[in-house]
Amino acid sequence: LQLQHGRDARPFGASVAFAQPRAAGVAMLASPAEGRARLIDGKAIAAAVRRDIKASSDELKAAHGTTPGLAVVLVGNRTDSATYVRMKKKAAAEVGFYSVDRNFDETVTQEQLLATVEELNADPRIHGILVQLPLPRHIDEAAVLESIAVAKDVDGFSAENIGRMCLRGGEPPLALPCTPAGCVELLQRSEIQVAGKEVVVLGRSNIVGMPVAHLLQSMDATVTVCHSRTADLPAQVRRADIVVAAIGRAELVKADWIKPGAVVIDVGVNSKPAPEDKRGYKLCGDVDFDQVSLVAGAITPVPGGVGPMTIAMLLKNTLNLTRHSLGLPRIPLRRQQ
Ligand SMILES: Nc1nc(=O)c2c([nH]1)NC[C@@H]1CN(c3ccc(C(=O)N[C@@H](CCC(=O)O)C(=O)O)cc3)C=[N+]21
Repeated sequence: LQLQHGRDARPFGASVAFAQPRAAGVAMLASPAEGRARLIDGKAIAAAVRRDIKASSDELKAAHGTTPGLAVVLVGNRTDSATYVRMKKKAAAEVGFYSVDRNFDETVTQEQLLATVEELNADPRIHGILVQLPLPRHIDEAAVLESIAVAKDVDGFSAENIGRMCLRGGEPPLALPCTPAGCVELLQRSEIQVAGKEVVVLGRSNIVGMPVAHLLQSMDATVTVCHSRTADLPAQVRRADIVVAAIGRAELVKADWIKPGAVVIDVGVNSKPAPEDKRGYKLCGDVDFDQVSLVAGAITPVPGGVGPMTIAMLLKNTLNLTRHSLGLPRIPLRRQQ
């Protein structure tokens, strides 16, 4: 199982962050039936990241008189997008950032959006620009994203930042895509080693699957990317020491797809009917959490897993772009393993 990778492969060894440290992870691998997977608490880890960001931002303000500034562009009235944008603005306010929003009707033209991005590109109070996705179909999403100045590309979606992330050596990207960076930060703060591991990523989207695969590969994982045309998805997932599920299908990943002791990172945000809930639905991930947590070694919940980390990484990117604009070195986007 995971131990065949040798000295480095002790995913749960020596963790100080958890109440019951396990002896080098061996007990867990030897008897997966002993209990449930360790819960990777994204909500708590994100709160710790936000505390670090606030301290670092306060220091920057004191030393340089500069307040990090984030602009959020929202088009249309999708309730999910409105919720995410509200959470992002609240998180920015809580760490003391300046933030502005630009809201547009569904009928906005491409020219109007491009003009708004240009105005924000030129605004010295703004260090990060986020255009909430998805955009309406009549808008050329790629053209709008590429119009954001690379120095303000807080999502790390530009060809230049993605290219730098993929290339070995050379300049690192100014920002990493927030959800992939959040997945990595969760693994690192949970002391889960990545080097040498078999990682299977489900999904190849520009915003999650593709960048998270490259990021984990750059950390010396052996990465397989699966997608809608993959022949035998369960068989691929069964090989994985670490599974990253980002396909957008509610509870698709089942317990018998999971190698005992594997780490499961659930990026999915789906809703499922829940008559007992006052909204009539509840959030669920791409993973069948209740069953998979009986087999996995560690797992992220939905909600309370990757989602809060995505927002924490948005703040981290905003802070780093602010530092970059002042000629300061960035706070490391990820610690060395
Ligand atoms: N330009 C752009 N950048 C993005 O980063 C981006 C985007 N567009 N479009 C949509 C996706 C989705 N996304 C989420 C952020 C936070 C949670 C989150 O915090 N979720 C909470 C639950 C929230 C709830 O209760 O609805 C949780 O998982 O605990 C989820 C999803 C960012 N996205």
